[in-house]
Amino acid sequence: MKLTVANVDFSYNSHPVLSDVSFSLDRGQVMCVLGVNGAGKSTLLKCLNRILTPHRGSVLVDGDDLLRMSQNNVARRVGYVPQRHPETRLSVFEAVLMGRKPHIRWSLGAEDYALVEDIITQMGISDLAMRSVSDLSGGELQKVIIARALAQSPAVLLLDEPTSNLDLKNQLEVMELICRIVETQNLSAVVAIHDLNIALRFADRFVFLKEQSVHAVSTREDLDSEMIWQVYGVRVALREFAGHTVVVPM
Ligand SMILES: Nc1ncnc2c1ncn2[C@@H]1O[C@H](COP(=O)(O)OP(=O)(O)OP(=O)(O)O)[C@@H](O)[C@H]1O
Repeated sequence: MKLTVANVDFSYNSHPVLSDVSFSLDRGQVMCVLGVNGAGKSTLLKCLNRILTPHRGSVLVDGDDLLRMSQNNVARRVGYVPQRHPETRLSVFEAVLMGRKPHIRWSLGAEDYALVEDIITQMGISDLAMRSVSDLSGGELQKVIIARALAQSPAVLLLDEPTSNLDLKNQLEVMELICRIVETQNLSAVVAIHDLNIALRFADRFVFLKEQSVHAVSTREDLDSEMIWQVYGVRVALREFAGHTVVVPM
């Protein structure tokens, strides 16, 4: 029961961005994708839900290859929270309900409404349900977009920089919510992120991208300062503080 990415290659025209990318992730785990600007983090997430189609390789969810499925079936398996959100005048409830689209044949059923209500409650956004999405703050909007992805009932959740533009309280709140949902719903989450301290605090595993390839895959325990130097070119110290490992640039 897991996400298995094997030998994925992707180029934009003749510009190669991903080469032979492989890693796997169990259900119930959060993986952060790390690397410098332009390393290919967003491109990788888009290859994992077929917004972009890899030129080679496979992306298996619980053994089924996403690259051979219809877009609708991909959307039943993979929820995606992009970096930028399109403008919409929908209410929060309607926007989250849109996440049910891949599962609907003719019309919405009572179970779709019940599931959406449940997700809105879990995400702590019930008070916003009737508000227009266009009037929300960045933190509120991020929770709504995550709720919409969860309404797809996915096995895998992809999040592209979910904490950028959020204040410290919302960064922690959104990451805690993601981890709680991954655990309670037994999903896998792949999170592209720049903030190493947030990554270290919340992720179980890390993929470091460098020069189109996977430079290293590590757990929290075996991540070391040398890896960070090799990927970011910055000397750091890893220190234990208040029960967390923190990265301190030197
Ligand atoms: N639509 C596109 N067409 C052509 N090249 C692209 C396109 N999107 C991204 N690229 C290029 O692909 C490379 C990887 O970009 P990508 O956005 O995946 O990196 P990233 O690691 O997510 O970057 P950042 O951390 O800055 O968000 C970059 O060189 C970028 O310029």
